Amino acid sequence: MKEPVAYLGPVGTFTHEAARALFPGHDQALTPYSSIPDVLTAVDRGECEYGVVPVENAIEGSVNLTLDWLIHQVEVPITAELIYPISQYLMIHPDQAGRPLNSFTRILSHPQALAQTQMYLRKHLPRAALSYVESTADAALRVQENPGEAWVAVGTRSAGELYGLKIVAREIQDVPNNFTRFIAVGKEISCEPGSSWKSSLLVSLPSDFPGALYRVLQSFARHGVNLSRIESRPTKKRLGTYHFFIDAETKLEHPSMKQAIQEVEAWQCRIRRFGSYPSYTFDKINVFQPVDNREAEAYNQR
Ligand SMILES: O=C(O)C(=O)Cc1ccccc1
Repeated sequence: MKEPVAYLGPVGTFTHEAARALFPGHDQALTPYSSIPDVLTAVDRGECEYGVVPVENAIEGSVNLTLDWLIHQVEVPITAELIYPISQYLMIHPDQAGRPLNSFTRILSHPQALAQTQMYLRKHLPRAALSYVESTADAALRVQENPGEAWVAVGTRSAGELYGLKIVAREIQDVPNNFTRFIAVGKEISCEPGSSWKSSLLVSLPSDFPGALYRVLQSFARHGVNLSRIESRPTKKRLGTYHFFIDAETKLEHPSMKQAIQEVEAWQCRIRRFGSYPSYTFDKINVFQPVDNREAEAYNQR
């Protein structure tokens, strides 16, 4: 048995798909947890060697729950990232087939999935209430368990199939290029040759002096370190104070990165290193069989 990989479950989440792509051949070892904090805690406590969680979406931005747990609650290194395409499907219980879409009363999903499909949902299900659950597959499971309710779930095609739901619309995200960045945390994982590398850091300013953040950014710029992301998160100590979560396209052990960090630390900033890791994009988009959409389209046109 391979070492366990914790992921945001149950089976059929986007994170499950990302974990399968990051850990091919580990299907038996993939272990569902019911929330992002549970995944990160399992790795932090050593219950699982690896974990996979979402960290950023192209439409909705950061998954703050992931960032805040990485910053405040656990001490786990980031070991890989995967940029994975997201297609959202609208699913109902088969017992509800035939009911017009605009008469469904409740839409269940993960907050990110509901945000990514808000325009579609406002147009097609204007009277339905939104129900936020821990994951898209959790939503599908709840719809399966409540055949008598006029509920819909938004999530993966695989969840629709696993939980025996009827897919009534596909690709309902509001913009076409919907990608999510997932990270693996925990033990180092073997990487494919030729991968591009990234590093993640948390920079905390000593106090709010004029130009503090400018000094930090200037140090990276001066040493030719390209930053690909900077995200501020509240310190949770005082209103208006922040940690800066920074991704760079240079390894931590590279001399230019070391110099930049040294300079930032000389400004009395605290730096926490989350590690350097390979960055993958998922280009085998059709690895999961494409759904036959004719039925769904016909349904939508009624
Ligand atoms: O709920 C899921 O399926 C997840 O893995 C979280 C998520 C939700 C929406 C887009 C990407 C990841």
